[in-house]
Amino acid sequence: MANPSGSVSGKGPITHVIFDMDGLLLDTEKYYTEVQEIILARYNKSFDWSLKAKMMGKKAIEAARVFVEETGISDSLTAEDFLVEREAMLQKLFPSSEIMPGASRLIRHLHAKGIPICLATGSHRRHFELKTQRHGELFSLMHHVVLGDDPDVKQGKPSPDIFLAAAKRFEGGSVDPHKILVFEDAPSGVNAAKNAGMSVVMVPDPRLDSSFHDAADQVLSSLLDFSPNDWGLPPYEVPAS
Ligand SMILES: O=P(O)(O)OC[C@H](O)CO
Ligand SMILES: [Mg+2]
Repeated sequence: MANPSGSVSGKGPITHVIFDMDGLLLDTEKYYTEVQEIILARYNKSFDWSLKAKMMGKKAIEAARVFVEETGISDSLTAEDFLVEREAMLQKLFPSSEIMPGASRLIRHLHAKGIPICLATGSHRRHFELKTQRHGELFSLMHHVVLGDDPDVKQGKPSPDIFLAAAKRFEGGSVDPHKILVFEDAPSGVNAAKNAGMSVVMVPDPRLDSSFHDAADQVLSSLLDFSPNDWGLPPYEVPAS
């Protein structure tokens, strides 16, 4: 369970790490929010964080169904048409994606220490390429990448599919889930990691209701606050600047 002090008892040792992408490594959730606000305004409705919490982390079509059903606009706009409509706007925004604070330092540290790391994102290939086009060198440090349109990902988060697929693709084959630490920002992602039997550090947006924190093993305000030795991982040699 989450511990407000940030310390983690009885966890680890961790040997492998899986990173979520949107809202965790990249500041891209704001783009989805912006576009969804624009679309809902047309129906005189507003987008709020209780709806955001239900959509974030999911595969595009799964999130789209939640969007049109929860807002009551499904008679006017199908999930498929919603995806078509938001696509042009997202394609303009994604190439500007920025790295979240602390993400580069943590990825580079774990890679330098020989800890196998990978990415597991609900994003499909086309969006992944747009979002990471300015960050290729950093993402190349991932041993592998599992995307939302991967054939092994039958169902999006909170299904464990994506994290189990990611665990299988490390060097030497399937890694014991108990030795894997997942970093996530979304309620669906935290639940997917727990459903896969893994430990999870949540770095939620401050606007997300704190009741969603309870499922995580550790909750941090920023990746800058992560202390690798809490999890039996090699410590940073110099404090964050
Ligand atoms: O948070 P991610 O990286 O799994 O991405 C999921 C969607 O693309 C955005 O919520
Ligand atoms: Mg995310």
